[in-house]
Amino acid sequence: MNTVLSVENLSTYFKTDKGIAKAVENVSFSLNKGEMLGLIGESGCGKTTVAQSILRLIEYPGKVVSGRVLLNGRDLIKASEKELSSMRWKEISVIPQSAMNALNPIFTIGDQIMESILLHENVSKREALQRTKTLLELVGIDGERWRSYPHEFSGGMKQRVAIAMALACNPKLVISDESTTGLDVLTQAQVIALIKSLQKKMDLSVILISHDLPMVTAICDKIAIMYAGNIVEWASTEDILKNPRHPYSQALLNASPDLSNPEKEVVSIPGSVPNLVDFPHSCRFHTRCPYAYDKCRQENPEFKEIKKGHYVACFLEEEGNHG
Ligand SMILES: Nc1ncnc2c1ncn2[C@@H]1O[C@H](COP(=O)(O)OP(=O)(O)OP(=O)(O)O)[C@@H](O)[C@H]1O
Repeated sequence: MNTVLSVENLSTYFKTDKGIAKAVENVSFSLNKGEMLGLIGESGCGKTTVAQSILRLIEYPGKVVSGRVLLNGRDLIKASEKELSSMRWKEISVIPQSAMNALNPIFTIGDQIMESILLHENVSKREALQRTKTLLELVGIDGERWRSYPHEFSGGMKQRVAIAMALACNPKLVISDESTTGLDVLTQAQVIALIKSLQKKMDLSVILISHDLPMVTAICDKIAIMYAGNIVEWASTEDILKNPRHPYSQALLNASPDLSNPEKEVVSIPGSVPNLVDFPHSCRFHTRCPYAYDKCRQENPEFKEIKKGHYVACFLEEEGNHG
């Protein structure tokens, strides 16, 4: 397998008035060429912080305090600003949460897509325009609409334009951070289906950040489940669905509706996510875990491979207490 991205022991903290918020702690996962990984978890668990750390977009009061982010073997954490700007768009790009943030209302969408091509590649204006039209067609918009302004498009179409922009310089890795937020359910499904079809067509590696577990299980090859700044389980979608090992993964699956089984009882997870400020060195899920015992309150379990490609951070695995 060809590894495109490898995140190793990444920790990102934020300085706050009340102390240090350990927003991301010791996070590790990797992504192969042509693979789609769903990064999932409750609001505030650190998904966006992981994405921004990978992209080196963390700003004060935040800081990446340790770890490596290897993109095709190059460590982005150590890269210079010059190296980074040559890699952004061409090797790694983002489909943002809201197209409104990506598109400037006073320029045509064609000008904006062309600008990103011209800024990063040595091509003529004519070629950039041709590529812009092809990109628009690729995302299901008539190429001749390159002359339109953002306000002439619906929310779903603007999101398609944002996808076209993210693909403008043929990146190998695309991060989609809740890119369907604010769209109606039908349009969300269309945009997600578009991302999936482009990923297959272009053999892209995609990190899909979401809190929608049924959607992620429907389209991702692998899933990493985050809880309070840690990845607690990372495995193939099949393993996550058939054999979830971490009590939080099990609870999350029980808390999600299953479209293929409408009779399923949906059980919410009792308790709430802990405050990440000066968090003690214990399992972060122990306050909500039905199986927690003394060790879970005193130590944080290591993230370990329990079978090929299936990683879990839970003492129950070590003790062999699991079914
Ligand atoms: N600028 C900041 N200052 C202080 N703490 C921050 C800041 N940004 C993020 N955090 C901390 O990082 C944690 C993770 O936030 P993050 O936005 O990464 O979560 P998320 O899983 O992406 O949430 P959502 O699904 O709501 O977007 C927050 O709970 C908060 O403690």
